[in-house]
Amino acid sequence: MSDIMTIRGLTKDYGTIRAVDSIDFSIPEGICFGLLGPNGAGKTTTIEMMEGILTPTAGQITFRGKELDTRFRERIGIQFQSTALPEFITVRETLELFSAFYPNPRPMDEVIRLCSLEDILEQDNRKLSGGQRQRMLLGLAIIPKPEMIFLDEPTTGLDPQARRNFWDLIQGIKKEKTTILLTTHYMDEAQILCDQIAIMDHGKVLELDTPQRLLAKHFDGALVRIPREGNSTIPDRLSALAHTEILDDHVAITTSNLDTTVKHLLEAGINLEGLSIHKPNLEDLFIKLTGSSLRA
Ligand SMILES: Nc1ncnc2c1ncn2[C@@H]1O[C@H](COP(=O)(O)OP(=O)(O)OP(=O)(O)O)[C@@H](O)[C@H]1O
Repeated sequence: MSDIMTIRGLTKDYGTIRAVDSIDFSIPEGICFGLLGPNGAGKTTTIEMMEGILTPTAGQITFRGKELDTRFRERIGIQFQSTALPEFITVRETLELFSAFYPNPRPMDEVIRLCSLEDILEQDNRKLSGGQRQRMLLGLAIIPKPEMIFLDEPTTGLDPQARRNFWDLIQGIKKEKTTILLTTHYMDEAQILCDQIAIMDHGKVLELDTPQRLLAKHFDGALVRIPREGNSTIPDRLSALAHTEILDDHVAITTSNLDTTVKHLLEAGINLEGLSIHKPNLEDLFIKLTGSSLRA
């Protein structure tokens, strides 16, 4: 699989603020690549440089091995976080209007099918719900038959059902062999949709790999969490069995020997009220890497 996009030493300063701090990664063709991080991590700034909208302070971006040029914009699709839609016209009319901008647009019935727009075609843009609006914006992004699409937090603010519906659409578009760059606050979303993820915070990439490999690298076995209050001293003998970290509001114990770990906690008189045990997920990884949960 060849790389469709590569960034090297990418940096962006806004005055004295370094929003993106010399990051590097490559995106293999045909995958869904997730850029994850809390508010202010630098995701939007990164994606906007990759889209050719923002000029980097330093660094290099290549698309299929070549630096971004004016033709590059014709080969990508962008779904912006907030886009002003023309008012007083319907979804169908909006799709027709946008299709007219391109010499070789995707057939309308394909756009409607891929983005599940059948039910809202005659609806006025002003009357769309959050989920319907996102479906429509995705439709606009795929009209030019892009080789790669950029989705900047497309499900922020949607209810759980609308988010899940949107995930189905993204999976459908991925099957059409379009490369996807997705930014999101939601770790469950990334775990389901993304083949590779980069976790960003404070303008830097903290980790980059497949979700499975990142979890295997950082967690061995189950994750036991106990509230921090009254539990900051963990028995010494646990350290041989488990990896223990004291975080903001809880103590996290990763262990491949659950029975013995819980037994030792009980013997040491640790307060087990509020204890939880689960298989580690990306949310846990994020907390481990940054010391706090996503500030969504
Ligand atoms: N136009 C701007 N001028 C000055 N500072 C900016 C500008 N845009 C972003 N920043 C700052 O750069 C940093 C990164 O912001 P960015 O919007 O890229 O983060 P993000 O990860 O996309 O956050 P969010 O999830 O809230 O969209 C933040 O500290 C932000 O305040």
